[in-house]
Amino acid sequence: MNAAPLGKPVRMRVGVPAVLAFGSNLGDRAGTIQAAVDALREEAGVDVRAVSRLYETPALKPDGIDVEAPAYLNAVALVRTLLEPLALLDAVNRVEDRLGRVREEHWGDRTIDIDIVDYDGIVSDDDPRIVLPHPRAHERAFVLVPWLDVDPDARLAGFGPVADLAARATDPVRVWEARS
Ligand SMILES: Nc1ncnc2c1ncn2[C@@H]1O[C@H](COP(=O)(O)OP(=O)(O)OP(=O)(O)O)[C@@H](O)[C@H]1O
Ligand SMILES: Nc1nc2c(c(=O)[nH]1)N=C(CO)CN2
Repeated sequence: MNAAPLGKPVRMRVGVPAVLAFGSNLGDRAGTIQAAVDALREEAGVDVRAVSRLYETPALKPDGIDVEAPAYLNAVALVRTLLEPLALLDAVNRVEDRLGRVREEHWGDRTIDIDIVDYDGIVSDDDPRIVLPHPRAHERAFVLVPWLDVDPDARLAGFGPVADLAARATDPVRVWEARS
């Protein structure tokens, strides 16, 4: 018999691996990222398997690092999903909307941003709504370093070992310790 014992959650054993990156630099940054992870756990077809530590990172703007802007907290989650890439994007957009994400300025300050860094190693730029892997993940320490936390052997499709990319990335990241 395959049924799970009564009272035990039924975990999704199929689906494909995907990597999600979270960023927040406004409001209760840690609380918002935690709320986003919790909300993703509620999305049908998304099973959150691992979540990195939180990293504090200066805001990267189109012209470089902006030390005047509020610093970000960043984290990465490994998920398995039954959703196709666009349906997964819809799910993360729903979570962003629920948490009050407003899109204004390009790379502007935000309460929450969730990017699909990798979806089953797919490389695709045919669809304007989703580019895989995320087109800037390979150069962002604020994505690569938290990813290594949860998968030290990770590889980024088309780029190779994440550890090598992280060693080359120049934006500063440091583990964030909640102040009590
Ligand atoms: N891999 C991806 N993950 C998330 N969004 C993506 C991806 N590829 C393309 N997009 C598109 O990017 C849009 C978000 O663009 P936006 O200008 O908000 O980017 P950003 O989050 O500010 O910057 P960045 O993409 O550099 O992190 C989404 O509406 C989505 O359609
Ligand atoms: N440090 C940091 N800078 C950013 C981030 C981010 O998550 N962390 N996200 C951006 C656009 O998504 C733009 N700049």
